[in-house]
Amino acid sequence: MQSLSRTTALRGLGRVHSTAPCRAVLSRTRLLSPLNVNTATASRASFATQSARCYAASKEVKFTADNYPNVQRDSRFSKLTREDVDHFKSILSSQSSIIDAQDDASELEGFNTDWVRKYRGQSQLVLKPKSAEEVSKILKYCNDRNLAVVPQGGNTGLVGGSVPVFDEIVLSLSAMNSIRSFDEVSGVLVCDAGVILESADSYLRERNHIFPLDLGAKGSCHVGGNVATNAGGLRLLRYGSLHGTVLGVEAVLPDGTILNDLQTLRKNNTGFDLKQIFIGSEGTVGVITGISILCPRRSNAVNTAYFGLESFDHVKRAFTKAKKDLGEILSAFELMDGLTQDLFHKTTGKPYPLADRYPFHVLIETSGSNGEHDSAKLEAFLEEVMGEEIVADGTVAQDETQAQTLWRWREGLPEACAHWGGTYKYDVSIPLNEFYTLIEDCRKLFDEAGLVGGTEDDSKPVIGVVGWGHMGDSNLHLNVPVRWYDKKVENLLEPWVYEWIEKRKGSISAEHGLGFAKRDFVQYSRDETALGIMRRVKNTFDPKGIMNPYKYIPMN
Ligand SMILES: O=C(O)CC[C@@H](O)C(=O)O
Ligand SMILES: [Zn+2]
Repeated sequence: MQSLSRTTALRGLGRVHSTAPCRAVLSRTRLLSPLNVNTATASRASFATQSARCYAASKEVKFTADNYPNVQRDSRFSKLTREDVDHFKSILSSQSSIIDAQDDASELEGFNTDWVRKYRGQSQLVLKPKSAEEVSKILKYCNDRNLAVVPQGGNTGLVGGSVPVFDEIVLSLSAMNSIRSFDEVSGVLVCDAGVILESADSYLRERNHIFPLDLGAKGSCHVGGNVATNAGGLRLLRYGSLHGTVLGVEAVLPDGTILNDLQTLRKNNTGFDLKQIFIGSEGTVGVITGISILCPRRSNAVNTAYFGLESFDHVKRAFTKAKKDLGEILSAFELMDGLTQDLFHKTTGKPYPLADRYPFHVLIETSGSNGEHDSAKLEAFLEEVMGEEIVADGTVAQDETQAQTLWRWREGLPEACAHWGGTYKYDVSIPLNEFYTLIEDCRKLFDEAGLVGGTEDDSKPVIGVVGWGHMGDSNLHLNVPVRWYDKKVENLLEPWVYEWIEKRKGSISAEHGLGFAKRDFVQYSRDETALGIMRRVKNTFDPKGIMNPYKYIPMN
């Protein structure tokens, strides 16, 4: 990163021109065969299951059933027997498709533990079916036997939604990882649910398209999990949500019915749009086994810039101007406060991208098809925001490597926060005029309570109160990194955060979903009528309640 152009690079018009933005930030290309794409090792595992295992091994975190104080195991569910395990063995085509606690309990650790190390279940069995038919046989059996199931993708979720609460069987989609088809004319990709997001994106990039979703966990998360949780990510501002880009799903219902709704049409006005029930359903109504998705053409001119700003007011002015001046080529506008950058700096040892550290930093990306046009637009924008002193300092990536380095200062934040032990996470939507006030108010709360020790004082649980997010989508990530999970901290945050959000008519979950963490708070964003309808939908698909129980919405 030493080679990055530094602070003075954008000061004064001449220098802005002399640091014309890079032509293109191209793909992290890798040659992948069209089938079993995950066999090409995903390059990054930002918050991979593997990292969760590492963290769990290196830090002592006290997981017990106390992590789920408000729930009891549902007595309607049967306990797993050896006959059940034998039956699953007879259903599945390969012996490697079963991880049985009787054989090796330690193998189950990564499937039972969530990425933030806050939730841990006690599943005794992981099943890895290879086809929708195998999923169907498993679910039909579980439904008949009243065995509860938690579907799991890459296990990168942040709300405890993809790990068991008690002894639910883990149904992992990791062995379903083939690309089924790609049509270069329409840009429609059809693939298995267990394809890793980065693998899908690399496959598409070789064909001049991209996956319309990008997020820090791309090296581990599965596209099926992305759809099941309606993941948002870094470029929703440009490509829209999965509710718009997903064209169809293949899903298996709890009674074993296979819904083949893998449409590749953009327009199909023939009744209820069934795929929408599964998008964002978090495994509560069935298991998504395949998706079809509309993938945009890859932009051949991508620019990445990183700014320092003195106040949130300056950030708002920069955002308004970026939308106005950059218009349709603006593909990301990401906010990181000063403390986030300090934590990233401290945990990685990397030098700050700018000579000074500012109270706020913003990462802007443009993606377009005409390099000269985009560079000219970005230069004009830079001249104005520097000239009007909206931006205090900044740098523009000159090549793909520099762009990736700048993105690390943004994408590496979940890991930087988890570094000391754990982190309390709140993923919220807030109208932009009060966007950052949540962080300021939360800091006051913690300062008054005397619980903050910073990175040095290890007698106190809290490292600090930090904020970052997809400002372009009004989506803020409030994080309270801690040395240990502590009830005093949690009681200060909840329901305070949710009440704060409700008063501003925001949403208590912008993109991470409800999972276990928010199921008891959903009423702060949805009223009783809406919740009643959701319960009816759930009961229609899953009358025995075996799919991902204890999560999402309270059922009574
Ligand atoms: O860790 C978080 O709080 C947010 C994770 C992810 O949604 C991000 O945008 O970095
Ligand atoms: Zn996010």
